[in-house]
Amino acid sequence: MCTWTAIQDKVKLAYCNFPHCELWLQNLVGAGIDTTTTTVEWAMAELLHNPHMMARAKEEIEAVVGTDGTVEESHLPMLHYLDAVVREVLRLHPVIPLLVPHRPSSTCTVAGYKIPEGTKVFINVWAIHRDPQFWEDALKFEPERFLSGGGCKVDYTGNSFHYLPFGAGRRICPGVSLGERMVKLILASLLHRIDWSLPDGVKSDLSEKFGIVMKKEQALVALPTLQ
Ligand code: HEM
Repeated sequence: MCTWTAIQDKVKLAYCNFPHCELWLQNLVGAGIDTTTTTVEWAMAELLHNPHMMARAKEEIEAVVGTDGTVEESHLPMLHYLDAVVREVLRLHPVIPLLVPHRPSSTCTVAGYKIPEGTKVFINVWAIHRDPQFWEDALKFEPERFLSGGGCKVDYTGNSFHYLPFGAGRRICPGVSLGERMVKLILASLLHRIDWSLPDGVKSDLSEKFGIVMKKEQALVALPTLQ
């Protein structure tokens, strides 16, 4: 029989105690939920702010999924515009703007600066993603830059140092593929056969509230209408 005590015993055998595992699971769930939901909220806010992009994303989803079906994971590789929207949302609104603090395990030199071993280092991904040295019209929300022909060939592996929404290196987000898929699946399901609008008198607002996870200053309120 599988009881908590039996699980605890097995876990102890694996040189790890139960509180450790509980914290580890809490971290995993915590790190996975806020990041994913905040990215979806930013995506909806940007699409409501740019109705022609919302229309293009909806058109693509309807062409791939049809009018009757529901969005499935197997549809995602065919949703190229949606993919570009998500990449652009993660560029302009990276949910963990300073990544998590890192410490070099030995003294190193980066771009001429000596970083002593153990120094706490924050990487300002928010600023890197808006740096005009790397991005044309850096402050403009423009998913097209990530479509083929748009000129931006970046992925989520952390190898393009000007695009690091999931971090890089040994401590890169371990939930990259789950997170990416969840965001696209939720977004496509929200857009499929549902029209969205802002409540009467509410203006589109993209102000940010700085934090470990960077959210919208005002939570997004949007009204759904079934097609
Ligand atoms: C859109 C979704 C997500 C984004 C944008 C995101 C982004 C990030 C970033 C930027 C980091 C810090 C990496 C670094 O400092 O180099 C991180 C760490 C982490 N993420 Fe995610 N994440 C997402 C989804 C998820 C999901 C779904 C999970 C798990 C199910 C997850 C689990 C973690 C964990 C455990 C860490 C800490 C890794 C470590 O310190 O070694 N994330 N994430």
